[in-house]
Amino acid sequence: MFPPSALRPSCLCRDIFRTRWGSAVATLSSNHGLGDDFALYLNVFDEEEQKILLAASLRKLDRTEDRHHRKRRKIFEATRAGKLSECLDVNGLFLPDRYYDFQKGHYDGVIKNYRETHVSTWPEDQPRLSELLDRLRRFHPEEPIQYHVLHLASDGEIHPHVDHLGAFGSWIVGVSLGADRILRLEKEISDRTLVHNMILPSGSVYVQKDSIRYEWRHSILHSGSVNGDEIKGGQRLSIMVRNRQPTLSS
Ligand SMILES: O=C(O)CCC(=O)C(=O)O
Ligand SMILES: [Fe+2]
Repeated sequence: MFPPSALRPSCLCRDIFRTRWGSAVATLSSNHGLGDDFALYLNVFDEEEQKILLAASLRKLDRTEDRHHRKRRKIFEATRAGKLSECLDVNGLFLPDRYYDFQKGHYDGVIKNYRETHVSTWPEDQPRLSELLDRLRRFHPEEPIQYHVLHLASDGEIHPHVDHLGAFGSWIVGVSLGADRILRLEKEISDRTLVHNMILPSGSVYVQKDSIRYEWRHSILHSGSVNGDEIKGGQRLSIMVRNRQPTLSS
């Protein structure tokens, strides 16, 4: 059981989330007036845990790149002072942008300056990783899932979209690691657009399902401000968990 005492509740905390989506997994920070189909949980993973998740995700991504980039990174890592494991701050695990082979644009133009990969198996040499993935599982129903790791460059961003309707089911869970970025949810009603902006701090988890997943577009902004807090880009990696679209049986 995830001990509530391990959480550092934000001033927005008001409840413990107890639904079929998980029991007492974390403090519900806010649903931003979006009803039960959206929730953002702060401080689900502490700094040490964020580093474990981020290091494992970066390793999966690094393996997808060509020898040239891998070699350049190895030389840089060998010459930089201190070991990665000694970085105090989770952001210290990212190398400068030029050491990654970020893609300029997604095939449909939605994502800009990013690397991504699907993850079917996680590294097994990090003993705490499975405990953290177990914690993440409490945020969604037990169903066949797919992990997707998405690394945005410092100037990367994701334009408004609805996730692929044919490929994925009715919920999406996202872990944010690294730089704070803004999640924007928007929806057209008659002649106006409803917009919700919120900051996704490192170590937080958000859940969008049903009406929010299908009727609202989501985007990750490069910069902006929310309630006076300025966001100015920076590398961010998300671990996205999705359920597969059930195949239609005849
Ligand atoms: O990184 C995120 O939090 C969202 C990613 C996303 O929207 C996507 O991969 O479709
Ligand atoms: Fe998406």
